[in-house]
Amino acid sequence: MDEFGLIAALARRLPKPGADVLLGIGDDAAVVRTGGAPFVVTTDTMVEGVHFLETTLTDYNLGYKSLAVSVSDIAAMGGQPKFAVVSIAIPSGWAPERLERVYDGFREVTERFGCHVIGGDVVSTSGPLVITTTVIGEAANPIPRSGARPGDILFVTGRLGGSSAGLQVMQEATSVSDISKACLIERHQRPEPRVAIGSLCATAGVHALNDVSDGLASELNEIAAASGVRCVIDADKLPVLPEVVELARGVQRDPLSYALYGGEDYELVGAASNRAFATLLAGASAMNVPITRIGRVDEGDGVVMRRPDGQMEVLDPKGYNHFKRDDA
Ligand SMILES: Nc1ncnc2c1ncn2[C@@H]1O[C@H](COP(=O)(O)OP(=O)(O)O)[C@@H](O)[C@H]1O
Ligand SMILES: Cc1ncc(C[n+]2csc(CCOP(=O)(O)OP(=O)(O)O)c2C)c(N)n1
Ligand SMILES: [Mg+2]
Ligand SMILES: [Mg+2]
Ligand SMILES: [Mg+2]
Repeated sequence: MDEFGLIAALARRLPKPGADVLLGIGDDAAVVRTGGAPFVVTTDTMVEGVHFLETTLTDYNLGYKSLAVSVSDIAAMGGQPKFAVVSIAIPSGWAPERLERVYDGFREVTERFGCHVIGGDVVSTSGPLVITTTVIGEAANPIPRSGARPGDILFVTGRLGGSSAGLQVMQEATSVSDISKACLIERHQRPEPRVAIGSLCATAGVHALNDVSDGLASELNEIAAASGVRCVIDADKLPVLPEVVELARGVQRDPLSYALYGGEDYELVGAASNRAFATLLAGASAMNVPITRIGRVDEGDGVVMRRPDGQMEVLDPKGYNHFKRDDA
């Protein structure tokens, strides 16, 4: 059973929540309401050996990234992060000074995104370091994965593929220039949660939104499945980071594979009407964040990509999947 099958099987064992849970298991964050405006809640875990190694992430950036990825899920709901709780399992060999660096990384996220750490838990472990971040945010108009409609424009923020390429250049000898290498490593270690763009999506009335943690193919499949639609994208429209193209040339890999299956880019991918897309484009240009139209929503199911020669390729959800690797 893969990760998503496991979650579905476990969720079936739980009672159905009441009307105060507006959106439960199955999106970037849950949407709940206890009287006033809805708020959004999300959690993520980072495990040494799975999500990072001492050689792939500095302690500071471990703090930065572990909180930033949960902030990204709040952004993917069109929400504003407000509070976080952080639980840490610390292996016996870890020096307290290293954890101080981790907290300096949290501090940067708090200062930049207004997400205050209000509590947590700390335990010792004989296993690897584990950090769990839970973030609560406000979302007046939460954006689900399930709202895409036939005729919508599919779009993505920023440039894709940099994170997995950054991991590769840290782990293998490659021919990329030092400057490109530094850029790719930055993309891996310091993802930029798109909070302002997520809010803009909410006010513009974007229909569906997801953040790219497992890879674009996986995230588009989630939108397609949740919305009951087909996503059709154009290969030559995908905004692959130029440094990824440089790396891919050297290692003779399709640059698109980094964008589609690499994951951890933490850009936003969504579906919007023509009108909402125009509002989004205007707002995003003022923020200096590229927004790229990558395709459209059709009736049907699944995700297909049109290659420049006209060939249509089905994109399976084979990005990062715990319990099942992408080459499985
Ligand atoms: N152990 C679990 N128990 C209940 N729900 C879970 C569990 N793990 C994940 N989920 C839910 O499944 C959905 C998908 O999770 P995930 O793929 O981690 O989301 P994302 O990629 O946006 O972080 C989310 O709604 C999440 O809250
Ligand atoms: C040492 C190391 N190996 C592999 C990866 C790649 N990797 C680990 S987890 C992951 C996907 C994202 O993490 P996940 O826990 O699935 O986050 P979520 O989808 O819940 O947001 C990727 C691409 C990495 N970051 N570091
Ligand atoms: Mg997500
Ligand atoms: Mg998650
Ligand atoms: Mg994942």
